[in-house]
This record gives sequence, structure tokens and C-alpha cells, in this order.
Amino acid sequence: MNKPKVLISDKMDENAARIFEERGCDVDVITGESPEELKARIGEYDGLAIRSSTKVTHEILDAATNLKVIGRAGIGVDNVDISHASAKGVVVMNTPFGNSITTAEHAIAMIMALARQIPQANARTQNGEWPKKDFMGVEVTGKTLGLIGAGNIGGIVAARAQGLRMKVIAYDPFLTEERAVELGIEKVDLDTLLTRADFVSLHTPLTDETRNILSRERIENAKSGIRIVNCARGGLIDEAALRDALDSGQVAGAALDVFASEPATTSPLFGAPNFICTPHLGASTTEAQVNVALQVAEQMADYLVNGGVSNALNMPSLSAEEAPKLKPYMALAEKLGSLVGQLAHGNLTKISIEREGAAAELNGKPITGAVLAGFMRRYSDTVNMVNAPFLAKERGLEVSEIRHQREGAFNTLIRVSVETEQGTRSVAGTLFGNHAPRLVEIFGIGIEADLDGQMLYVVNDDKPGFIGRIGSLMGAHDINIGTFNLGRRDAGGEAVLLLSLDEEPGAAVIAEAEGLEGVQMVKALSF
Ligand SMILES: NC(=O)c1ccc[n+]([C@@H]2O[C@H](COP(=O)([O-])OP(=O)(O)OC[C@H]3O[C@@H](n4cnc5c(N)ncnc54)[C@H](O)[C@@H]3O)[C@@H](O)[C@H]2O)c1
Ligand SMILES: O=C(O)[C@H](O)COP(=O)(O)O
Repeated sequence: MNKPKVLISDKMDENAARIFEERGCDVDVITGESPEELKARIGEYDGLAIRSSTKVTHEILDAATNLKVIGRAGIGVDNVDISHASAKGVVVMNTPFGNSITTAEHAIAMIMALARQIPQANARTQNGEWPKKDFMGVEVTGKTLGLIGAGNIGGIVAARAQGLRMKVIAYDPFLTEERAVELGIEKVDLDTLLTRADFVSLHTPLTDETRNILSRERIENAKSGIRIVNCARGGLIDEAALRDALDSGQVAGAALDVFASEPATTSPLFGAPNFICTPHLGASTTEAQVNVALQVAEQMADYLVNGGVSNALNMPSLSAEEAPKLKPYMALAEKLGSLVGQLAHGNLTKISIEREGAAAELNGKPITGAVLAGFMRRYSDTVNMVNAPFLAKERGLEVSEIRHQREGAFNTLIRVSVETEQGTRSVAGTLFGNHAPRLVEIFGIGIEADLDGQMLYVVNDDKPGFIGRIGSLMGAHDINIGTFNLGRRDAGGEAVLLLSLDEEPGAAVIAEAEGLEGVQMVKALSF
């Protein structure tokens, strides 16, 4: 088997390349390329490891014909078109905690630098001015810090600020009262926060709700002399309005690590005496970069080599320990989904996935994903476990998952049912020896078959002589039969036949089979 190939396209700690190699991937480190260069190259790779510089756009994803996973060595993924990645079946993962402490420390450093104007004083002192009388700072002790966003980084900033004896309040619609109590912070609405805070620090992602959250109006109505820190994302603040407020003194100082447009080589804020900034350095410490590089490489290699999924934003988690155990179940689930998708007619709007026995004890999400991947192949041949749930949703397919505690005739079983115009149609399968997927029921008829390669499904009257007739037909067309599996509803009633064939039966063979005495239907299947 070829080794998975990974491209590291942003500057990353060298541990990332080492881990990829140790875990069985080939890795290229090519940073600083233009979007055109990346587009020309990306088709070769199974994995793409990035930070915030590489923009993984719709166009790049369309060119990424082999790509299976994008790993963000860091937190923010606003530089990745996640919805298109999902549609293309590419997993997007990040490292949600590796640089949180570092970034929180940067926010605290910004607060202190603002309070004492350290960068400005430093620049003028080194300029030989000794400007002692020009710098009068403020203490942070006893001041109120307002956090906009109190997740991982906001929570760490809160604890550090409390150590500096600041009072911390927060606006975060998703912050529970319990978590606020745990953090020792007061939960308030945004207007209250802006009228009470002496310092504001932003720690939200950039979303439709948070874009411009510090708008001109909010900045104008905030407490006079407020100081603003943004180490989260550019785009959270109206930069032109902030400049006006810095000039008027409404805002006493602002410290930005991130800008609406990066790299920010120009900005309306540049040159304001009470403005300081850093070039998106929030995560730039040795410790954080080692953390995120190691973590992203481990996660991506786990996925590419073993199928383990962690910290994915568009797929349920599957630990590296679970992955080998789930692998045969996912193979079974995909085959059952594919079988039902190939056999059921019409517009199908409901699918249910039942697990019983040992299968009921497993992580069900990957199994559902695999059933949907198999099933959705009736609509698209580029479907996989990542995009199948999205495509299913897009088509309005209602998916239900049922776990049965009971154990039936098989110690582990997955059943997939769809609602058709003719009623519910279901197929079920088990694992033989805990690893070999085997079909055990088709539309209510017990049968035992491997679902593999080219197959022929025949529904016929259970009458003597039929097996000979179908065997002769295949022989006449020089098609070798690999396996021959039979089942029937009851003696003399409806019977099913599943043949595995060494080659695909063409339309003429199917038509002839349909013409055989006693045949109700014939369908070529492929797995
Ligand atoms: N400057 C840097 O180098 C750097 C480094 C790391 C992270 N970041 C950025 O920092 C931000 C926060 O990271 P995190 O790890 O704390 O993320 P997180 O997901 O743990 O926390 C984000 C918080 O924002 C809250 N939130 C969401 N929508 C909100 C809204 N409309 N109003 C108020 N709060 C809202 C969420 O409830 C959550 O608690 C991210 O944007 C991340 O990309 C920047
Ligand atoms: O979201 C993040 O993790 C930070 O913005 C860090 O970005 P960087 O990896 O480009 O420094």
C-alpha cells in the first residue's frame, strides 16, 4: 500500500514532519507558495497541514482530488472553506487547546502593555528622548475586565486577570451559570459589559454573529476611556470606528494582534499614538508551537493510517483505539447501506440504522456515517463518510439510529431499513469471527452471503430446476460464478439468489435472466 502523502504548507515546528514520518506518512514541507502554486500541487496529497496563512478556498479544494484531511495546527479554521471541504468528503481537524495558554498570556501582556504604554515608552526611550513626563499609566488592580467570549482562552484570561486582582465580567451567550461560577466571573449582556468594563478582551471565533461585534455604535456607547484588546480574530472590531474613538479619546488605548485583513501592511489604526499591535503572534511561543505541531501531526496520521478521528469539525470522533474495532463494522455498515441503496426503488426519504448485541455497545456515529456513505452512492460516486451525512441532509433524508439491548440469533447485528412506496425494506448483516462482514437477511428472507465485487440478485419462484437454468445462462455467457447463495421466504414461495460473479453481467445477460421461467426480478449489484 502506498504511504499517505502530506503537505505542510505553513511554517510549523519541525516535530510535525518528524511525527508524520514516524507514523508512516511521506511529508513535504513547502511554505509560502501562492494560491496558484498550491492549487497546482495539492492534487498529489492526502493530507494538508496548515496554520492561518494558507487559505483553503473552494478553488483549492476543487483541485485537491486526493485530499482526505486538513489539519489546522492551531484553533481558528476561518481560513478553511469547511462546508465545501465537507461536501468534498475532506475531514477538517484543529488542535483546540495546544495554544490556549500562550494566547491567553498574550492577551494579558497586551492588557499590561496598554496600561503602561510600554511599547511607546520603549520606542522613545531607545530613541534617546527619556520621555518620563509623557507616560502616566493606570493600575489594573481593582479594574474591571470585560471578556467577550469566555471559552478556553477567555477562561484562562479570566483566571490570570483575577491573579492581577481584576474583577472579571463576561458576555458569552453559551456560558452556563455553573461555568461562570466555576470561573468566578459575572455573566452580563454585551451593553452592560461595555458600560462597565475598563478593559475589554475579545475571545470569540469570527462568525456571522460576532463579525463587527464591536461596531461603531457599540464603541461610541462604551464606557469613556475604555481599553480594548483583540487577540482572537480580525473582523470582530470596526477598525475605522476604533481609530476615530482612539483619536477622540473615547477609547484610551487599543491592542490588536489580529486584523480584518492579514497580513496587515496598512491599517487605519497605524500611527494612532494610543494603539499597539503585534503581527498575529498570539500563538507564537515555542511551547505552543511544539504542542500544536505534535498534535496536528498525530491526529492527521491517525486518520490517514488507522482511520482514527479526533478534533474534527465535520465528523464525529473515533479514537485510534476504537478505530480498529470499528473498522469491520464500518465495512459491514457501508455494504448494507450500499445494498439497500442499490435495491430499493423510488425517492427514499427515511432510513433507519438499528444495532443489536455487541454492535449496540459501540460508538454508533461512525457506523451511521458508513451506512449513509454506502447508501448515498446511489446518488453520487464521490461520497464518503465525511460528506454522506451532509448530502443526506441536503436531500431531506430522515435518519434514525436505534440501539437494541436485546441479543438475537447473532451476537452482533446491524439492520438498515428504508421506507419505500411498497413499505419498509430492510437488510441485516453480522460479523463472522468478529471481522468478516456477512449479509444474513434481505427483505425479510434469511440468506448468508459476502457482499463483494460484482453480484447478481435474483428474486424467483422457489421451484425445482431454477438453479440449473441460471447456472447454464451464466455458463453460456462465459461468466464464472464465484459463490452461490440461496434463501427463501417459505418452501415453494418467493426465493432469492445472490451470485458473486467474476465479471459484470451486461444488459443482455440481465435481460435474458429476466426472461427465465419463474424469475420475478433481476438486478446487478456492485460492492
Ligand atoms: N491570536 C492568535 O494567535 C490566536 C490563537 C489562538 C486562538 N485564537 C482565536 O481565539 C478565539 C477563541 O479561541 P478559544 O480557544 O477560546 O475558543 P472557544 O471555542 O473555546 O471559545 C470561544 C467562545 O466564544 C463564545 N462565543 C461564540 N459566539 C459568541 C457570541 N456571539 N458572543 C459572545 N461569545 C460568543 C463561545 O460560546 C465560546 O465560549 C478563536 O477565534 C481563535 O481562533 C487566536
Ligand atoms: O487560531 C489560532 O490558533 C491562532 O490564530 C494562531 O494562528 P497561527 O497558527 O497562524 O499563529
